[in-house]
Amino acid sequence: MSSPEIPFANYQYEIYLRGSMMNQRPRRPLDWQRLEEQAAATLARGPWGYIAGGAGRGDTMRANQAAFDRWALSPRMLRDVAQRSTARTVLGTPLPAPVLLAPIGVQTLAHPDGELATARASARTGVPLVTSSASSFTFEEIAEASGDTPRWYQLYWPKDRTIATSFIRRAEAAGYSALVVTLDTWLLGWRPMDLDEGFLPFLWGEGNVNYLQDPAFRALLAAPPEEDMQAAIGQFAFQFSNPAVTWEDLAFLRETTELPIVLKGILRADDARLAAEHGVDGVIVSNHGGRQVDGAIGALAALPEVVDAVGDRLEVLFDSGIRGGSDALKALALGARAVLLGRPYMWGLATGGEDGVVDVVRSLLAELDLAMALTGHRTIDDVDRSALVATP
Ligand SMILES: Cc1cc2nc3c(=O)[nH]c(=O)nc-3n(C[C@H](O)[C@H](O)[C@H](O)COP(=O)(O)O)c2cc1C
Ligand SMILES: CC(C)CC(=O)C(=O)O
Repeated sequence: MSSPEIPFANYQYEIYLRGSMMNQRPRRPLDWQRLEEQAAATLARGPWGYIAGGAGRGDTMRANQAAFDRWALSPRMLRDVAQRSTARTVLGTPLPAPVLLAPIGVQTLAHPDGELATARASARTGVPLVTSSASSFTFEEIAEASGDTPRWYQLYWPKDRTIATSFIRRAEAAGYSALVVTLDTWLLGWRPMDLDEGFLPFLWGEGNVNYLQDPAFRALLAAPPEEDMQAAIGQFAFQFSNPAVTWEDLAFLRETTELPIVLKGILRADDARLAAEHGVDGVIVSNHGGRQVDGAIGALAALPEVVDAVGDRLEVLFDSGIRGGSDALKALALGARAVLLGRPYMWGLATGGEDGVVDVVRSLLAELDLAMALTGHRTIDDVDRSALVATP
């Protein structure tokens, strides 16, 4: 779609032109707060609670927002930003902007086309998606729908290594170019909104398709799922996660694949150093959008110490709380190589399927381009901590 020669910011002129020449308004709010309200009104209580909810009292979710408030952008003037580009190479892959779509499971909760709609939006915008192990379509179907746009694969590391190996091989064969290993969800956080509804969509719902069809998983069953679904789901629930994993186990992943490995859920400098010592290629500073540990550090507050500890050895990415282009720019200024967008693209998916995700992604890219330019930067690589001041 947009190339560096056609700045993403031009999206706003398209919208103004449609409004003034054709009296056409955008299909859904570009104001994300209103979009979120519309998504909440579109979805039933269970799915909405699952997407929106956080752990415990929601303190970590609030801390994520508060951490952005602690930094303000400090714009520079008269720096010729006529020619500019948001492009950046992330883990060896050239991207139109340092932005990816975070792994989100069971997306059919938001829209019947689920991850296929997200993947098509990824194909249309050039912004990669990270496919979750708990996706509601197969890794292969999602890969096909994402076309030529690069894609990454997120592993929820199962107990049985033959299943983990099978998932990795399937991801490699389907053209995923990095392996994201999520570290913060070996156990599900205490999530009152889901508990109040008794709603756990991925175990019994469509989030198990990648297990039920996997040859290594099926080899562990006494009878195929088509004959004994209850036993298959029991085995899936048992296999899904392995809270006993330690740093030493990473050697298995390193030996199993040559894909770059990225650890998701790092919040401390010492863990980041351990990640570097264990031969991974990147980390994602993230607290899972406040869905796991309540009362935890806001993810952005943890970013500088992780960048200072390992930024010269690993690519440090960031998610948890990105709600617009200025948030993305703040994380990039603090040293994130790229950011991952989470819940907001689910609001687009819920309200408009594929087109809804495209609109959310285009508005983020436009706002990031504008934030970069209006603060006096021509490229993302020009952006550093001097773009920020701490707020009193
Ligand atoms: C509904 C939902 C499902 C998620 N599923 C996954 C998942 O399957 N794997 C994973 O690593 N992270 C998952 N996450 C976490 C996201 O990847 C990301 O860390 C989080 O959404 C960032 O917070 P934010 O959305 O508030 O910005 C999920 C998040 C949400 C909201
Ligand atoms: C446990 C998963 C299947 C999904 C997830 O990561 C989440 O709900 O936060």
